[in-house]
Amino acid sequence: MFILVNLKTYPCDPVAVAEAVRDVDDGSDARIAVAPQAAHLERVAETGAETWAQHVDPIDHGSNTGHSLAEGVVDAGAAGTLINHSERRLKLADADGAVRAAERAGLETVVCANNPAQIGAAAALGPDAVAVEPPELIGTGTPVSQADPDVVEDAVDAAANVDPDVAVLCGAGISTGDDVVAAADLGSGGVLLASGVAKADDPRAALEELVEPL
Ligand SMILES: O=C(CO)COP(=O)(O)O
Repeated sequence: MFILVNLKTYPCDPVAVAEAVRDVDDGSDARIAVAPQAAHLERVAETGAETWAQHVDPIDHGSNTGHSLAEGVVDAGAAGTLINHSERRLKLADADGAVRAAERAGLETVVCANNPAQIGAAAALGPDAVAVEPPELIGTGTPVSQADPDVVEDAVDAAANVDPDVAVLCGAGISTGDDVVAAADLGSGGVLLASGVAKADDPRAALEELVEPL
């Protein structure tokens, strides 16, 4: 299972979380990566943890003030990027452009979608993976795998209908090892989560608990 920990803009210590991600990844069969704020990418990548950007823009080198260039996040140490997170939504054409920019720079891509209907469109952009995250469950602590298992199964089917090689992650409310196992049982190849680790009193313990049943 791929566990991608999105730190959003939570006021956690990104380096401490990244060191925990690195160590727990080393000691488990799961693949764990961390997506800090853009300003923290370099310090996080220096820990040796697999580091992802939260977003890249559909741009190339040039006159693009305030944008995030795919090559720039690679220079900072990122190996992959989220695209079209529910908190950083893009028009379809811009999501497409962001996937192309990420590919150009050699970044792995996860395109996010709110529901299974959007997953088909996300998969059609040709990313490495898609992630279904119902916005109403994000940050609630109620796991999508429990609250709405059909969302995960339908997303897996929708992606497979477009491209069986596109992996499907799920997210929203995931915080325990049981949630990760439930996601896997529904056909998900990984989970995307944030508050369960970033807001935990002890992020390292939260990560250890997540991978414990795997
Ligand atoms: O948006 C998410 C991950 O990108 C999910 O957030 P929570 O894990 O806090 O529900």
